[in-house]
Amino acid sequence: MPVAVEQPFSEIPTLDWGLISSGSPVDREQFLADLRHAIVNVGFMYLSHSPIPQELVDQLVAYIPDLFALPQEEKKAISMLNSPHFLGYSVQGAEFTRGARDNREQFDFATEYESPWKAGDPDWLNLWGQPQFPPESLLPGFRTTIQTYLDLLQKLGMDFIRLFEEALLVAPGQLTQFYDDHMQHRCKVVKYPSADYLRAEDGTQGVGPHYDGGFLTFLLQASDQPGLQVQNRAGKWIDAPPVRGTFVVNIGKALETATQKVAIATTHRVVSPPKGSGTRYSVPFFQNISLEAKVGGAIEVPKEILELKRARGDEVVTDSVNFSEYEREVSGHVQLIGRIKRRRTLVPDVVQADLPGWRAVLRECVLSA
Ligand SMILES: O=C(O)CCC(=O)C(=O)O
Ligand SMILES: [Fe+2]
Repeated sequence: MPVAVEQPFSEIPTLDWGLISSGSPVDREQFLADLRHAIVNVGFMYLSHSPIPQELVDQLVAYIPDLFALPQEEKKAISMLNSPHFLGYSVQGAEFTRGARDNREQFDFATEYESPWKAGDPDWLNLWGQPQFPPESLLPGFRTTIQTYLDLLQKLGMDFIRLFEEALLVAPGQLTQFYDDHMQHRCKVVKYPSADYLRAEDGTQGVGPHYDGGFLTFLLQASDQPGLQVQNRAGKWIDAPPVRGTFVVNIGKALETATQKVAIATTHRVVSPPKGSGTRYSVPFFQNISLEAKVGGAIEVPKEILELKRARGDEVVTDSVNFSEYEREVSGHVQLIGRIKRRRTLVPDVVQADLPGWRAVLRECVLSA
């Protein structure tokens, strides 16, 4: 099983989706070999020639400055504070990673979904629900554009997961079993202000070192400003600058757990743009798995693939908090805890607003803090 072992990695590999869309079996094998390397040794990859039309991406990117330029009262009207599903607008500095403030302003959007949650259900069942969008009159066409974008990424994500099954030699359906027929996937639209707009005490953390939680993240770097960095196994930060026409795809903790750590989730962070360098924008899309999925020990990984993991080794230097809850808890529970831990400032509001759900989880978080 040929896998280029370059440890620790010093650059992010690029996968060419053209090798899939060409329909040639030889190209497909090449793609799968590249994918296997990226999965086992890096956990991050650029994807070029994706099936997402560049015009749609450009259309979405063009909306972003106008989205953030909406009057503050319009942004507040769709605040995440109104949402038991953690969807909507968050002011600059509302989230924390490893106890330090993230310097970013953001909107959490998602595909349409009606929450089935009712009193007595587990809190995490309320994690998916109605997204909040700005009124059509203020940003005509934005909602349709982002929903079209989310739908296409949802499809690309599923195609990708099927290719993961092929690359890891597991039977078809072994990874797709973790999806419901009707899912909610989400994205953020993020603004990282440059240091010109930050106070000295804010620091330069755009978002602190972390793992992503779910299966796959598809990140669109929506401006020319660099800042994304990926941590290799030796603890060194490797730059992942924007490359037009590509997505950055990375593996989340749930997929790492489901594959017995053959696929690795890799720590990453964003450093705020330095003074004078302009605002950085990005749109990460987070591919969810079923809230009820339990991924720990659920699939059989063939010996020859486990051998690749053994050759790679398990030693890793990381600045992230390692969350191991996926081994035993359902995905919804793990995600809910992650959400609440990031949202310190939300907690008093939540208690005040008495939003449905999450009381038990809040208590658990406060007790474990
Ligand atoms: O904005 C970026 O480039 C990365 C954001 C990220 O890692 C996240 O939101 O999980
Ligand atoms: Fe991330």
